[in-house]
Parts: sequence; C-alpha cells; structure tokens
Amino acid sequence: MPFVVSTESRKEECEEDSTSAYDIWLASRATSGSKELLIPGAKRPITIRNAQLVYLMIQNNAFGLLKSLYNSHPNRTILMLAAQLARSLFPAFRGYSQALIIDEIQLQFASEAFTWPRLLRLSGSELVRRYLESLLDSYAAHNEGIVMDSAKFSVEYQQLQQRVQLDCSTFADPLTRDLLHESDLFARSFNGSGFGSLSPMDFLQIFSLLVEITSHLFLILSVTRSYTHIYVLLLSLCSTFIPLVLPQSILTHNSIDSQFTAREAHAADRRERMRNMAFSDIYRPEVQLFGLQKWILSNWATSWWTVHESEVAHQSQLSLTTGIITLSDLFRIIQNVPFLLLLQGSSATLGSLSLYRSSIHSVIYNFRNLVTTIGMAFQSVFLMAAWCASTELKPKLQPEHQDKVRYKSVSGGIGIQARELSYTYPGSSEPALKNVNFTLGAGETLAIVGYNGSGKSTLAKILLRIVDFDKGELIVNGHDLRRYDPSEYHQHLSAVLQGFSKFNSTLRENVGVGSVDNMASKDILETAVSLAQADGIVQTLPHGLQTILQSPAFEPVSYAESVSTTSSVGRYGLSGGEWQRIAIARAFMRAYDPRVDMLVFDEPTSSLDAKAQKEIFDTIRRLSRSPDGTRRRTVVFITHQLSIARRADQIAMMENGTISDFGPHDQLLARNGPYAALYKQTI
Ligand SMILES: Nc1ncnc2c1ncn2[C@@H]1O[C@H](COP(=O)(O)OP(=O)(O)OP(=O)(O)O)[C@@H](O)[C@H]1O
Repeated sequence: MPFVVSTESRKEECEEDSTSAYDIWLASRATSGSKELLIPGAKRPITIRNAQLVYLMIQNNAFGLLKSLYNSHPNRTILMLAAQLARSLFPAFRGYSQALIIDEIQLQFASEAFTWPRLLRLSGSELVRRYLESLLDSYAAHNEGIVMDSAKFSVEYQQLQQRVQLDCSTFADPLTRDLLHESDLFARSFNGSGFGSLSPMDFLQIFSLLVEITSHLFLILSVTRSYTHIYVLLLSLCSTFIPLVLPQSILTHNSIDSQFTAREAHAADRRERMRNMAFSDIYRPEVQLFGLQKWILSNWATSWWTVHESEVAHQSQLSLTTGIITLSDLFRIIQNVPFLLLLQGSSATLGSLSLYRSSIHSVIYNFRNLVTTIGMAFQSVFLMAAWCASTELKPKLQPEHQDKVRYKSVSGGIGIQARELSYTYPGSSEPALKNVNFTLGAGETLAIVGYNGSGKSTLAKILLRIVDFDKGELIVNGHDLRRYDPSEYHQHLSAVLQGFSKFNSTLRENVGVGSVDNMASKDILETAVSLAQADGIVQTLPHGLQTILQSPAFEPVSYAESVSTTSSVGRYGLSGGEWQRIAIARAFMRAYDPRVDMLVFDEPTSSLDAKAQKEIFDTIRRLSRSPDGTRRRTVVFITHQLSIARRADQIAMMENGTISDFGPHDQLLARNGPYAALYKQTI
C-alpha cells in the first residue's frame, strides 16, 4: 500500500526546531558581498557557514523526513538496512576467502603435504558464499525496489498535493517560485530523473561505504597487527581531501550555475525561450506568419554563445583547479609505503599480501567515492530543505484559523461592498487597481466596462478570490472576504475567466470539470451543453461527448502502448467561439446548484456572433432568477458590448485601475460622465 504523509506528520518532519527548513534554504542562497541570491538550482559553495546549515538541516529536518519514509514500510526498511550492511561486508569476506585459497595453493607448492580436500573445501565454501551473496543481492534489490517505489510515490504525491492546493497569489511570489523550483529538483532527483543531483536515498550509500571501508581497515589491521600501516594509509588518503580544502575562490568555480552573472543567467533563459518557440506547437502559426525563423535562430545563437563563453571561462578556471589537484597524486605514492613495510615482514604469506593489496585498493577507491558522495549529498541537503519548506507552504489566501468565518448565503445572492480596493501585481510598478469603491446589492447584475488594461479582469479575479488585494476592504455578505476559506467561498460561485482553460481531454471532461460531482450525470451535462448552445458542437464531433479536444497548449506524452488507442480516437481542434461555448457550458454545470450565489463572466461571448451573445446573456439572466422571477444570484460580467452592458442593474466604468463612473445606464447617460462619453463613441 503506497504511503501518503499526513499534514500532521509533515509538520512533525519539518518543524522540529526554530530554524526552519525555509530559513536554512534561504540562508544557503545568500551570496557573499552581494544582496543577490544564487539563482535557483545553483550549487552551494562548500563553506563553513553552509556546512553549519547542512548540520542544522540534518539535525532539525532530515531525520524527520527519513522517519516519514521509514513509516511507509518499517520492516522492509529495516531489512533494507540490514541487507545493505551485509552487502557492504561482502567485499571484505571475498578478499579474505580468496586469500585463504591463495595461501592454500602456496602451501601446496611449498610443502610436500598436499591437501586437496582442504583446497576443495575452501573452493566449495567460496562457491557457496558467492551463491548466497547473489541470492541476497537479488532479494535485497527486490526489497529495495519496493521501499524506493513507495518513497518515490510518497514524494511525488506530496509534491502534487502541494501544487494543487496552492493558489495563484502564492505562486506569484518570486521567492516561492524559486523554492518550488528547487523542491521540484529534489523530487526529480529523488525519482532518479534529476540531473547532477544525488538521490537522497543515496545517503544509504554513505552508510555502506563507511561499513565497507571499516571492514577493509579491520582486515588490514588483522594482517599487519600494527597501527603504523593504518596511519600511513590514512596519510595517503589526504589527497582525497585536497579539493575540499582548496581556497574557496577556486572552489566556487566548480559550479557553472553559481558563477552565472545576471547577464549570463538572462542569456540562458533567453536561449530556453527561443528553443521553446522553435519547438512548441502553440507558437508555430505565428512563427510562420511573421517569419520568425531567422529571428529565433539568431537570438538563440547569441544567447548560446554568451552562455558558452561563460562556460569556457569556467573551464579555464577549472583547469587551474585540476592542476592543483594533480599535486595530490604525490600523496598516492605514499600508498605503496605500507605495502613495502609488509613485504619486509618475513612472515607475510602470498594470501595476506594479496588480501592486504586488495584491501588497500578498496579503502582508497571507497574513500574517494565517499568524499564525492558526501560532496553531492551536501548539495542535496539544500534541495531537501527546499522540498521540506515547500510542503509547509500555506496558500496565501487561506485565513488563519482564528480569523475564519463560515460563508452564509443571504437571500437573493451575494451582496458586495468594495472600499478603497487597491492591488499591484508582484514585480509591477503600477497598481492594477486603485481605490476602487462600489456597492452591489444581493441579486443585482453588474456590468464592468472600460478600456483595455483598465483593471476589469483584475477586479473580477479579486471578487472570485483568485487574487488577493493589497489595500482596502471587500465585504461579502457582511463579512470581510479574506475571512472566508477560499475553497468554501468558491462553492458558491461559477465563472468564465477571460483566459479560460482548454483541457486536452474529452469534451465531457472539459465541460464536466465545472462540477466534478455531477460529471457522471448525463442530464446535467447535456443541460449545461444545451444552455451554452454547444449541442451543435457535440453533434458534429465524431465521438460526441467522448471526443478528445486538441488543446494547443498541450504536448502529449507518447507512451508506446497508448499511441494506437489515442490515434484511433483522434483529437479535434475547435474554433475560438466553440471553445468559448465549452467554457460557458462548464460554468453552467453549476447552473442549478442551489449553493451558487454569484456568476462571474469575463468577456464570455467575445468570440460569439451578435445573436449568440444575446441568447447567452438571456440565459445568464434567466439563471440568475427563480422560476417565479425573484432574484437568486448576483451576476457580474465584463463586456466591451455596451448594448449588452446597458441591460445590467449597475454599470461600473473603469479607467486606469479605478471606477470612474458607477450606476444604472440611464443615470450614467444623464450624468454625462466617462461612461456617457464611451457610450457615445461606440454607437
Ligand atoms: N499577471 C500580471 N502581472 C502583472 N501585471 C498584470 C498582470 N495581469 C494584468 N496586469 C496589468 O494590470 C493592469 C490591468 O489588467 P487587467 O487584465 O485587469 O485589464 P482589463 O481591463 O481586464 O483589460 P482587457 O480589457 O484588455 O481585458 C494592466 O495594466 C495589466 O498590464
């Protein structure tokens, strides 16, 4: 049974001390002598400060994470550790057993007392040992596969769980985006598809390398019965540490990422964007239409060379490092000293010499591996910190528990009071909304009109609680909108957004996602489709509701076995107006849901012909009333069609991020303000 970590256990994992994984992650991105942070994904230099951060991370968070992974399969994990321990002892046993055989052969040649039975016994036990070794190996691999699959599932599940829970406002924060980027790197390396990063499960490798080194050292000690050999051997291993103790100025060049300047990072980003433009189907029509081929190629080439030059500069610095590292070869000569010492000992047998030689080689080889592995693990710890911190991210729009109020419907729909609402998009210098004030009674219809970029869609997103506001107050049904749980509030809304989603899925799913609970209901689905006047589309498609719609934004993953099924069903593209009807049908999936108190439409009919537009707005009007004509839903719609806007109870005219005129059509015309001016321009 795959393991899923609960929110509580995640808290336990990541919150065991005051130094949070987020603090550690952020501190590791600091650069010395500059306020800039390392670009996401950049390798952290090995410094004392970073080593302290690694220590803190391991102390405060890593064990919690490993514990949660252990909880998925406690017995199998213990078995895995035990098997790993046994496997790491195999090489030492192998060396010992082979030494015994060599000694026995030597004895055969050296003395007349020829003991075939003992040689055969030794060879037989060596064969049995090898057979058992391979049996244990295959079982251990099988067991490890189960534990690892479960851990991979768990990490990917948590990653997905966290992604779907986070709201747009959380994603808009640049630091959060960096955090999620590094968290993804962790998850990918965990799943074995990371580049250059170590899987955290390879911490296990550190453990087995340590065991293997210790077992070989023990053998060396037993052969020589003297610590002198061990000391000389340890001295010869100093070469392995040289890269770690090189001056920091040289070491920091070991990472191409970390040496990117802002210009080079920009070039790397531009190179990727150009590549994306060349490969993506979404851009292909414009690439052809506007003849962008040369432009893409030349931009890509310029960026490529900028990045390349930076890498070449890095390589030359690296060769300096390599030069220094070759000095370390001198240390390797010392590795022969213990061997000479042993040769001097008259009692040394051929077997013990062979055992001694192979053990020294193993210690050196494993020691190098250990140093490399620890170096890689050093980087993984920071990615792990990002992952751990990302699991703690709370959707920005989620109110604190003590502030939360339950949403309560009022008769007629949703009543709204906006006071001095202001909002600036992250990274933007100009506010998208400035001091917006209006009051809308429950059940009223509001049309928002105005020039491009005047803030209409932003206001709609704030009303829908997709985006937060910076200043002001928004009272909905008597309470501050910020005090509602967004997921609860969303149950009382239905909407068509300006940039609605075109899912690369069946028509049924494209419409049904408007109310997942009712997706299986043919009646509700067909009613929604018919209200949006999309039944004509369904009839023309070869597989009706089951036809897979081709979304331009989607690049299908080709699985060998799925190619035949997918191609036999086929994918069908729709026109802009047809997609718009699908989006309207999606919103109408909640048409008869009694919980829905407000309908918001952001230019829902911009691609429809005049007749269809009028019919859709008639439908919206009908849906906002009870069968007896009483108002039951508030409607907010954005339109550039003033002939449609004039039918609304209230019209909000937006200019430069604020409402410059507000009221019913006739009053606004009589007032002769900005709305009247716009109206006169358009008729
Ligand atoms: N994601 C974003 N990041 C930064 N600025 C944004 C973002 N989205 C919109 N803006 C800016 O906010 C302002 C208001 O945009 P908004 O989309 O609300 O205008 P609008 O009135 O709906 O325009 P249109 O009629 O063209 O749909 C514009 O200046 C726009 O450039």
